[in-house]
Amino acid sequence: MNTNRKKNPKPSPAVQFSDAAVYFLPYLRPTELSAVSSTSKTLNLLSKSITAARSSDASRTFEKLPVPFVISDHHPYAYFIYTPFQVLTFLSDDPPRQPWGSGFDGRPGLGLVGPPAAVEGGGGGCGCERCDGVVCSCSRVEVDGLRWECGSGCGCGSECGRRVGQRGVEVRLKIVRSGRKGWGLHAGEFIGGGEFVCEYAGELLTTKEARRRQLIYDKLASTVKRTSALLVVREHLPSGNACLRINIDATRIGNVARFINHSCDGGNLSTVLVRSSGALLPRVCFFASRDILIDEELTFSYGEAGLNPNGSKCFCGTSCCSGIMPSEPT
Ligand SMILES: C[S@@+](CC[C@H](N)C(=O)[O-])C[C@H]1O[C@@H](n2cnc3c(N)ncnc32)[C@H](O)[C@@H]1O
Repeated sequence: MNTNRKKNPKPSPAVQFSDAAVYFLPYLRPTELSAVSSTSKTLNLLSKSITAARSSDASRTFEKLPVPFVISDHHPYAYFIYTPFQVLTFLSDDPPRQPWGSGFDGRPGLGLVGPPAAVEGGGGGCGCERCDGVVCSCSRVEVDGLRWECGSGCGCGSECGRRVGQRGVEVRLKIVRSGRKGWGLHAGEFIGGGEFVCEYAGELLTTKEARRRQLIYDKLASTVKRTSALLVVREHLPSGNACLRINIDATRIGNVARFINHSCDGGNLSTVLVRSSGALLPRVCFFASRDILIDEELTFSYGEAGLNPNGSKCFCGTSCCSGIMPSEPT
């Protein structure tokens, strides 16, 4: 019997560090990742595989379908924290870290405001297959006062054909880089007119905070050409005397909608405010305003163009382009 069996040698500190790296590298920001990757061959390989994962799905698996970046020149992906829903604002200037490749497990985290909670007991007779002829506690969710969707009580479950606006992105999308507009959201497949495309998700801000950030973004745009994604939507209340201002900033924390560029002709998306009876604020949703062909860029109008003669240049390329991007007066 051989009693001289060799024990497994203890891994060297370098190997131990590389083993641990797989856990912390996915949390690093691009500049940190690139700094770490230059320290050893192993870390370089690991960083490359993380970069490849980041380029292959901007949604970090939060959406049902991956949303790839179509890589061009030196821009493999854009870094931001992904949220499929509106989030309550982070007052800190340093948003939390989020690993790439962490699928959404359905539990609201990061201060998420989930999809609209339907109010129990409302609705009835929604006409869905499994609700027909029975008392339905569907709790309708109103879409812009004209259309409506089924609520969480619908007998068909979340797959109900009348709940598309609550399920996240279900059409194939991709993010393509163009020389003058930066990244843009494109159709990865044919999208029929009227189909739900996505919600505009990001940080919900007070108007005071939105104004503070807008000043910073305007400065960054004119100095270092940094893009921002702060959307301001005004909803005229039924009284006609008041207006609700909704500020959603998707610059640091947002979803695929943060890549939708402006078009002076109104583009191919219409903005619809979806209000659920249980929610304080409506959600801003995009529907295809006409049939959209595969590869076509998805665009909408950011607002009235040309109001600010010092605004940034518009490169929408449409025949009615005013040459200047619409900008929100602060
Ligand atoms: C919501 S982001 C859209 C995504 C952005 N292109 C990016 O690379 O992240 C808005 C920014 O995109 C750029 N942009 C959008 N539409 C544009 C247009 N028609 N012409 C020029 N730049 C545009 C502007 O820098 C604007 O501040």
